[in-house]
Amino acid sequence: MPAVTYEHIKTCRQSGARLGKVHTPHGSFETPIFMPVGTLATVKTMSPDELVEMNAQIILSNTYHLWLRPGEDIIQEAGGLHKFMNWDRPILTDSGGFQVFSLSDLRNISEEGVEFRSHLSGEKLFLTPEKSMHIQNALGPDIMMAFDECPPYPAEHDYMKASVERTSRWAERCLEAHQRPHDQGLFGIVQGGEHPDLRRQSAEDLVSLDFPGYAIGGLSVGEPKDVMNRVLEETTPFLPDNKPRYLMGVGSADSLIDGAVRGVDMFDCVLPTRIARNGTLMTSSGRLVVRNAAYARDFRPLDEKCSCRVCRNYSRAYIRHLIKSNETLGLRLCSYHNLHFLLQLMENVREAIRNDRLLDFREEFFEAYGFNKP
Ligand SMILES: Nc1nc2c(CCc3ccccc3)c3nc[nH]c3cc2c(=O)[nH]1
Ligand SMILES: [Zn+2]
Repeated sequence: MPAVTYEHIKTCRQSGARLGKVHTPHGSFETPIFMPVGTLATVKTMSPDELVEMNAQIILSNTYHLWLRPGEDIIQEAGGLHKFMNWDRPILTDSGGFQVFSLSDLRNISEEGVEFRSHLSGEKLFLTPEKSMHIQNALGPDIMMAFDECPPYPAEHDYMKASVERTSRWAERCLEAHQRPHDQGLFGIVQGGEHPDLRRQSAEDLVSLDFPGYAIGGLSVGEPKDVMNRVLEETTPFLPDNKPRYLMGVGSADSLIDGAVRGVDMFDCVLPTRIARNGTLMTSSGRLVVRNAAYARDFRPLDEKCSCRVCRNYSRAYIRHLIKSNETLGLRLCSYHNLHFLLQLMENVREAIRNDRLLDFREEFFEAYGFNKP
């Protein structure tokens, strides 16, 4: 029995969206789903109890960061990431390649792997497909990602073709080096930038290796939203219907809906906790910057349509005061609400798929939130 399996429940008659379930050793989660990011083995300012309370069903963490600090050996001695951070639901970890490119300077990429300087100590390090697998096997997440190169956007066709072919060879090396296939599902990551022929080649290479799930990488790296949507339309047809599809690093509310419409099942992004840190909130009528003076005497909840614990108990005026005073509770309340907002959005997306009306829901949500329609 593979460690990770996908159960397709239905496809929305109004769009290409799928309703499904992913089964893992630490439990199942419904799809389409938003996965909170916990880079350093914590979803910033949230406790596991609060994540359970808002119905977070799976969280993400980062191989690159945990390798550098505290080190995968310490986490392995703790009994793995679940025990270390007291989270007993599914965990997914990224493979580290992307973080090397986004966090450290001095990096040399070769067939063997990537040489770079630690963004913490400055020491020279070397990350390879085998090393990434070793670290992820030690951390023990339910879903691991293959070691890939996410080229900068935009990238010339020639560079991208060579990069895709290397990423496919790295994916094969990851499968070879994977020590725990019975309890950790390894996902391949499709690359290819905005070149349809390369997206198809990357997808076909990876599908021939028969991974339990596939991520669509190389997006949410600065490309316009219409480019992302076109790349999704040019990639998903080459992925199997009976495996989960994970769009990495996405995203904002409109991108989550547009990704689901195009058959994506799993999403992640750091946005909810990142913008919460400066008091920016996602609400059903658009973004709200609670530190604005306009809210000094506004005793309404952040979002009158939100059922979360923060909106049921605190006012804009109070949260503005906390943020202005740099009080930690301010960060916590804003993070809680933003995470709940995206988790609730995906519950509403799943409900719309159940009722075959995701495009209607998209229309209503975009109208209320103030997104442009096309
Ligand atoms: N391995 C990989 N990761 C990506 C991430 C990080 C997602 C992530 C996973 C787990 C924890 C944190 C972040 C991207 N974020 C935005 N765009 C992204 C593209 C890629 C990509 O092409 N490959
Ligand atoms: Zn709320």
